Amino acid sequence: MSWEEMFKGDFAAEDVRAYGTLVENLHAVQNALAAMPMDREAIDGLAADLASWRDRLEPAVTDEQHQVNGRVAELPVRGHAMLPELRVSSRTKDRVEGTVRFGRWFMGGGMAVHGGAVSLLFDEVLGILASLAAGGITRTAYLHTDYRALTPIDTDLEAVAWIDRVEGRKWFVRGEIRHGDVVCAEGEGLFLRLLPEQGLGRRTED
Ligand SMILES: CCCCCCCCCCCC(=O)SCCNC(=O)CCNC(=O)[C@H](O)C(C)(C)COP(=O)(O)OP(=O)(O)OC[C@H]1O[C@@H](n2cnc3c(N)ncnc32)[C@H](O)[C@@H]1OP(=O)(O)O
Repeated sequence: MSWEEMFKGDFAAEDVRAYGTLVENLHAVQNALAAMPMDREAIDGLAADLASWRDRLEPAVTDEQHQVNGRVAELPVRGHAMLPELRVSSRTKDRVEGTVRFGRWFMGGGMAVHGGAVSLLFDEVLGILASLAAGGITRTAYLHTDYRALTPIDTDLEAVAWIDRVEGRKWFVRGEIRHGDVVCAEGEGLFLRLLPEQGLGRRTED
């Protein structure tokens, strides 16, 4: 599989829209679940419903080359249901900008985003820029996050990334997550452009 194929499946426009709706509904369920009170009747009912989802999905499990999740280039974050929905507003080889809104699902405490989810967002936004700048697939070698202020949930945040410097295959990328004038978090990552012998898109070794 080429790296373009890894991140971009060849899906019909109406199927793309349908998958976007599925992910949107899933995220709404996650956010509502994360905010639900103790309610045994609701819990038992939802558990049974989810078991039927599992029974429907598990027999159809396919390999990475044929999965939809994370390969729908037309959707935010390629339709990757695990990721916070970053909406990229501009992207060049020097800079990526976008907005993101973390729902209740991503709350750590105090109505603020879990620190791991902040790092997750940095891996994505810095990683998009590294791949664009390097013109091919990159892997995160390290990712450093400085938490400057609590990152609020349920509000629009700005996410930006820019290239700090390049040394051969090494792309040093920086970024910020901002709420208005407040810098909530700063990220810095090193991304390595993969060598041809490292495989195109083979991200994990068997
Ligand atoms: C358009 C949208 C598309 C879509 C865009 C999608 C965006 C999604 C982004 C998600 C990205 C990920 O999460 S990727 C998944 C998380 N990352 C991983 O699992 C990576 C696991 N690690 C590895 O695979 C490997 O260690 C690599 C590839 C990172 C590096 O291995 P390598 O290629 O063999 O390189 P190696 O020879 O070790 O090192 C090369 C140079 O880098 C330096 N180096 C290597 N690692 C480090 C390190 N941690 N800290 C400092 N320096 C390091 C070495 O000192 C050396 O420097 P010098 O002596 O040359 O100066």
